[in-house]
Amino acid sequence: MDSKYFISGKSTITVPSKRKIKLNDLTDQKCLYLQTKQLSGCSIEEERKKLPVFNCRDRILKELETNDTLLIMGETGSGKTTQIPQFLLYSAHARNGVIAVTQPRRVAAITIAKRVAQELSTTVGDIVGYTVRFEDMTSHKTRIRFLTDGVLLREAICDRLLRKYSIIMLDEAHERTVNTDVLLGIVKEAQHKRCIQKLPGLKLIITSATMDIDHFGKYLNVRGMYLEGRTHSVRVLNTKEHQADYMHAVLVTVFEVHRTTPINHDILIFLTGKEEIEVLAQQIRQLAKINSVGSSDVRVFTLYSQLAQGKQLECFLPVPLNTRKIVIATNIAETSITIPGIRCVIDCGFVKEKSYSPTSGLDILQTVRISKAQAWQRSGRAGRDAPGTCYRTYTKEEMLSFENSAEPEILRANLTSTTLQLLALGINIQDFNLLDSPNVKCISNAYTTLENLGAIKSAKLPNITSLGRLMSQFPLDPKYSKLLLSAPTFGCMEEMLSLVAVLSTENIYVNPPDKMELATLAHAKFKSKYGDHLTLLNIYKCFEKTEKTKLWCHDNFLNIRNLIYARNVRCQLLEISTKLGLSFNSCGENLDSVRKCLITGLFGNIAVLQKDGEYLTITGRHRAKIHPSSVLHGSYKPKCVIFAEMVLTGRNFLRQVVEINSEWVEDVVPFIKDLSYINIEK
Ligand SMILES: Nc1ncnc2c1ncn2[C@@H]1O[C@H](COP(=O)(O)OP(=O)(O)OP(=O)(O)O)[C@@H](O)[C@H]1O
Repeated sequence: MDSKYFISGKSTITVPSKRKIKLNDLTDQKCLYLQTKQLSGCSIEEERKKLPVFNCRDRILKELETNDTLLIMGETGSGKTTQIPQFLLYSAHARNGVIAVTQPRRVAAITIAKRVAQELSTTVGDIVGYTVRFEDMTSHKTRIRFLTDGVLLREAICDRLLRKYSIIMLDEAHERTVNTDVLLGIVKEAQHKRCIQKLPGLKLIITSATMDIDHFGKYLNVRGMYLEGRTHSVRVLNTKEHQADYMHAVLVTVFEVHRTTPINHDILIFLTGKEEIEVLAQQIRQLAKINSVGSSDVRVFTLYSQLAQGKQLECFLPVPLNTRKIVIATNIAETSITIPGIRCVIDCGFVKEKSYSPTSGLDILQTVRISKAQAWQRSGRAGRDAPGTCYRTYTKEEMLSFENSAEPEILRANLTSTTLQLLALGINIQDFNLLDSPNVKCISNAYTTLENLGAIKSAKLPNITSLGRLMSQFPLDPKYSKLLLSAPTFGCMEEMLSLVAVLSTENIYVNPPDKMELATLAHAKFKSKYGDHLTLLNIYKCFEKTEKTKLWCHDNFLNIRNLIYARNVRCQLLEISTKLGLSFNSCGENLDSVRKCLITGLFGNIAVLQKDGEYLTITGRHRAKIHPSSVLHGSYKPKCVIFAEMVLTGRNFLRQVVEINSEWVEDVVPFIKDLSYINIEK
């Protein structure tokens, strides 16, 4: 494709080899919100007082005196997440314990904690702190603790009554993550038990801008409370016509906005995933050089879950004057967070959603339309600190066919991990009163997997075993906890700790597009002929032996931040393993033990080579190829492999693959009865 994109004429951007999109294809539709005063230029204290929620302080505190549970609905950006915990801080309700505020995503928990600490003129870790998986920024002084819903659920395993807390606020309840849904039931039960046992009370507050308040109200047996007041106006524009290529439509819109709006109006773009985001970031950077507007500059940031945490937080920092910040994100930026400076949102209208297929037993990642609630949340990001505009690259008519809200995760997720956590709490998921009951087949699949992992005695009589209890102590998927618990028997605990830590980390490879060959050459030094897992282990071992890690990572095209993160995760896993009394041993150079041990947890992810060169998976009997990013991609095709994940797109690919001997499978996991087809190629 011709790389010379350019701006031509007054209202048209032409992208050679593609059709033209005119600016007036984007027609002004209607205002979503009433416009109020602009807040910029005020001190933080003045800004806080102007937030709509500020006027509702007394009402909220009064309601809490007579009710143990509050269901609060208020506009996005009205101040629910940042202000309500501060109202509670010095109230009588908070005297007996910490205030917990859950978020579905770690980036939200971290950035909101920073903002609230700033508003209270303190530092994170003092009165205000956060806890996300593998990172705790709290102290004995912490009174308001932002944490992911997963972390709070894990804490409930140690203390089902959540005695540490006086108030629990479950924020962004409309997202309906499995963890928040389960927590609703757990906190309700804790309230009840604390009351019976005459322990200090526990208040529960559920907040959202777009939840189905009737459904929640019925389940909790409370009435909803609406917080009136709106923040800044957001002008919403839809395309006049259907856009077959939304990436193109987004690109055109970016440059039109860049050309026509003041340079301090930053842009937030919603796309579906890492690949799309990186492609668009590259295109914008290249085009910005050619199409510079006056002496202005653009800075492009990306924000998606696989990005290292430090990188994720970069877009929250201010950029120099005369520079426009452009953030390209997945739905990770859809709720809760405020990226300072954003005045324009461009929404592609799609999201990548993970769902579990109960028939095939596999997780599938697919791109689907967002819901109306998600579209509202996305547009809301444009009006956080001033009035803004949201460009939707889909028509108003198209939006009519969107669902009102996304399907609750509990109805489409793999429930193995949640089922085990609940069993550790003494709860059988089948008998637990949830907001929506999960699919029966998903539950029975979860039980079968847990039985095969040795976490429960039988899928028919799901009693947790002592191994299952140990598994629930690790903040990991049960498959990976099992690897750590089996490793001492295989004599490879040191190696498995390192491997599980690296697998819990985002990509450690750096592959700059302009230095691809050099990077491939550097990575080849660590290659294990058996596959990706042992290659990762080689890298981690060398990293630990190296003194000048920064230089070494640079020379070897490896991501130092992610490797340091892996080291930190390893320390924490080691700490838990020590507490559980696991023995530490190393297999040295005999890495066959590591490969054998992998079968104990990942037996569901075995695939066998077929005559035509493709692989057949043991679970779901899918045909797939080895992903090009694997070190096993190429001419040599092992007969039997274990993979970390299967990506189901147009073509199926196995990611992170390692060779195993088919004979080992019967020894290690004899309960897998139907192994006949493993020997097809013999
Ligand atoms: N990190 C931040 N930097 C600057 N301003 C912020 C930050 N976080 C919040 N704010 C300001 O506080 C306002 C209220 O944010 P808050 O997250 O409390 O709203 P909310 O009602 O919880 O929104 P949502 O429903 O979208 O989560 C924002 O609109 C913004 O003006």
